[in-house]
Amino acid sequence: MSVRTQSSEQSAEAAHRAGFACFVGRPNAGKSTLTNALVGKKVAITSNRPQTTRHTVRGIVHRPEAQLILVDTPGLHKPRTLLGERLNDVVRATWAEVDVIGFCLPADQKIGPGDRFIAKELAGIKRTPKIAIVTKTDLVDSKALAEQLIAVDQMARELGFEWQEIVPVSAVGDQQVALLADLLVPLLPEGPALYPEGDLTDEPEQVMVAELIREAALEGVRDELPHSIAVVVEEMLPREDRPADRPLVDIHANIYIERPSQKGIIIGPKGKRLKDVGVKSRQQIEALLGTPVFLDLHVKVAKDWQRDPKQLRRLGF
Ligand SMILES: Nc1nc2c(ncn2[C@@H]2O[C@H](COP(=O)(O)OP(=O)(O)OP(=O)(O)O)[C@@H](O)[C@H]2O)c(=O)[nH]1
Repeated sequence: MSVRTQSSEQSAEAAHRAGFACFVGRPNAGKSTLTNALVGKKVAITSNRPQTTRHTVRGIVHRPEAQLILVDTPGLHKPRTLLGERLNDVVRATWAEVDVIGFCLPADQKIGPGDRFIAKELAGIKRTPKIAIVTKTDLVDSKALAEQLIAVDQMARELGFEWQEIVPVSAVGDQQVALLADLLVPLLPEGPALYPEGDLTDEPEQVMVAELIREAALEGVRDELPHSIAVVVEEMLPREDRPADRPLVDIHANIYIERPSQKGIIIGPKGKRLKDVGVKSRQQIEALLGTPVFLDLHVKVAKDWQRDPKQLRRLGF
């Protein structure tokens, strides 16, 4: 008996899982809200790109037994041109790379041609497990929900595949969100955590560092630059192999501006302004963190940030 208990404990330890999931679905299906609900307050939502994939990490769910990394993949479109078809090839390739796909369908809307188009594409992704997530269940009564669950099941059958699970959730009402995570985790491959917990969960510190850089970057050019200059700390890690009494923190941050013409303002003649921004904010960051800092700043044009109100909100606008 005790041997069995011990061995089952050991296997529980060995079976740590880590991997990537992506939510797909039509616009407004509730993908972002669900991501936020799953990730909760524990973790930063980031724009970091892991080197292993081409996806943008939206959030990471840390659990003692697993690390679930939620990534964005590009949207799938009805191809009208050769280019459109090639882009869809890219989407399919990225779908095939993740460990599990969650297809979000709102409970309060009948399945439409757009949903069927995505489902048909999913049918062609044979190896990746697919979960159907019926979102916004708080908006419908139980009869309508039951009908939607049946319709979702039926749609897959007609296309020749089966959902690994069909999960009704309400991200807003916090119904079954934890259950969804419970169902996603076993579909991830066994393996150690891919991200150290501290890296991405330490949002307040990273946000404050970003804010100090933004302040320094805006100093003296407030009138020339609109509000929409954003700073994102991409990475903040203690440098390895440093003596305990001489730590150093490496910080890589991007300063985003709206237009290419603003680049010159931030960088200044021969890069002098950017250098000043670095020196000035580094001093303040060192005071905040209490350790010496190596600060690596890059200036990037951020057309996409601007067009995406959600991203901008995330950056504090
Ligand atoms: N009542 C209710 N509303 C929800 C729920 N989840 C999302 N919504 C709302 O549905 C709308 C769309 O949600 P998003 O999470 O932005 O949807 P999305 O799929 O990420 O949308 P895109 O970014 O356009 O692809 C928002 O107004 C949300 O507040 C839910 O569980 N219940």
